[in-house]
Amino acid sequence: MQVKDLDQFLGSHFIYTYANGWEYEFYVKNENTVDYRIHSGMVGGRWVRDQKADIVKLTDGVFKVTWTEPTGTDVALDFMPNEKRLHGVIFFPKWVHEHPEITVRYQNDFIPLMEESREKYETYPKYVVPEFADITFMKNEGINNEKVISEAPYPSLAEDIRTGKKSFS
Ligand SMILES: C=Cc1ccc(O)cc1
Repeated sequence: MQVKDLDQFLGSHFIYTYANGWEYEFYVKNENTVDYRIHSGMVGGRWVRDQKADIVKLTDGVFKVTWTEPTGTDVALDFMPNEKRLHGVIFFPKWVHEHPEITVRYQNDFIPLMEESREKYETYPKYVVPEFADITFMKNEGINNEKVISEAPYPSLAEDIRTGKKSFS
């Protein structure tokens, strides 16, 4: 099914691989909230629920999601689900590039640690990562489905979702 309007985009669950090899999983939970898991890359193992974000339709079938995190990382994602593609730009503070392990956890349980770290360590120069990604899984799981992103990433999880071994309805 083609995705044209914002109401069809909300509830979308994606797995995608950036051109640099980093694999991410993303759930558009509702009109201003996203959940995600990072399967591989510089901060592979990190996962986050209930991140507030700005989510808009740019034109038919093209959606922009932007937010700023407790770590000080800023993110801008342009989803083109009908092309199974997206473009992401991640603006990492210097400290996340130098100490990624501090952020590799279930962030929701460690918000004070993120806020302390962003004060303690350096922000600039930022490490900017602009990449296209190929979408390898896409399903609308409905709005506010708390089952979608509800456990830490593990090695077979992305493939288990793609093959249907793991599902969330
Ligand atoms: C830093 C978070 C983040 C989440 C999804 C994505 O595609 C890029 C960055």
